[in-house]
Amino acid sequence: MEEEDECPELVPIKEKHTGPTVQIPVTIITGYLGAGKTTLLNYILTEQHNKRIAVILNEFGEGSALEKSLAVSQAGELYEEWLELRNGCLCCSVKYDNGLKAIENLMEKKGKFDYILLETTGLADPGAVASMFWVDAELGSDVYLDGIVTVIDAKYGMQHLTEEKPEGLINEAARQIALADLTIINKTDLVNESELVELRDTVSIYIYIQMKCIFLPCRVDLSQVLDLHSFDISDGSMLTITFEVPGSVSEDLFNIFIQNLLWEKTFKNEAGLPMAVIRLKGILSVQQKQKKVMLQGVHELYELDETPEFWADQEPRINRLVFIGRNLDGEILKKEFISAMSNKDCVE
Ligand SMILES: Nc1nc2c(ncn2[C@@H]2O[C@H](COP(=O)(O)OP(=O)(O)OP(=O)(O)O)[C@@H](O)[C@H]2O)c(=O)[nH]1
Ligand SMILES: [Zn+2]
Repeated sequence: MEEEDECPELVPIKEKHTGPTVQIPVTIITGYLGAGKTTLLNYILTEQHNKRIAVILNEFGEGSALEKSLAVSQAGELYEEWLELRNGCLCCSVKYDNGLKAIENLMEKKGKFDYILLETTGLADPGAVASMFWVDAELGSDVYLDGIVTVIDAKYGMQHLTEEKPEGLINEAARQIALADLTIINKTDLVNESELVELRDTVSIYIYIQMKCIFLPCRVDLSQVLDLHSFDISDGSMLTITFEVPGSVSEDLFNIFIQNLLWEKTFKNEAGLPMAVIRLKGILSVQQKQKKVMLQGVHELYELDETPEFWADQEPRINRLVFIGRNLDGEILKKEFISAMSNKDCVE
């Protein structure tokens, strides 16, 4: 009930000193309209966390006290203005385009925080939000993506998930769950046990790794939500494989290959274990394109972007790919790649 929501107190912003350079984790909180994202945020802020947390809302919603109090005090105007909440936490709203910039500006002005929580709008594709963090990963950004937390409405979640979309449109709810490192089913007080079980079973179809469910309202153990290190690649079971294949690839066939690898988990190593990619990068030579194409990806998310760099006249066209993850086998993956690319239009 909105009326009962407590307004966070707004206090004047104090000047803080900038500390040494430590990378700040960012947790993306996503979920369908009204699922309970702000409720989770408020909960995290009021819990004893001993962290200086910055909250970022990518747009003002209709719903919660947090959003309303901001909307009122800001009159929906300047998006990069920051407000200090209780516990030394900060809050602001940014647009995706200047998200990372806004965070960096803020840290320059206000000193570092320990943690950033980013609430997306209900219809957002969290992949687009997440991608803003990996672009700068190589450039030594001040922030890193810790995890994507998806809040699901126990009462309407099923309806959102199974809703048929017109051709060519993605189901946002399904996408938000597919990309989640952690899913939280909320509003469990509004459904009975069997409805809950049914939703949990359905949700599990969309989760490829690290499926965990915890329930709200309840005491969420913050250690289950924050500092997930979902995108860390420093543990021992991680392998890095690279390969090069000469020729130019069809963009369509490449997309199919990558989706089979990342989403369908079609490719297995010699032990029969599905290859799990956490990070992928590469430079591709794409048919009909004069410029080099860059591949970037994290977990199930990936992007192909044309770079400004042309293939030089004498330069041999080649595809260079790097995959980091578990159960990877370079030889097998290279063979799969070549066979996928030669499906129709040959890699010469
Ligand atoms: N019954 C019930 N209501 C809840 C629960 N959690 C949140 N709500 C209510 O659901 C409504 C939406 O919650 P929010 O936290 O604002 O959801 P949101 O995902 O941030 O919403 P948007 O930002 O507008 O997409 C509010 O009226 C909450 O009070 C719950 O566990 N049970
Ligand atoms: Zn919200």
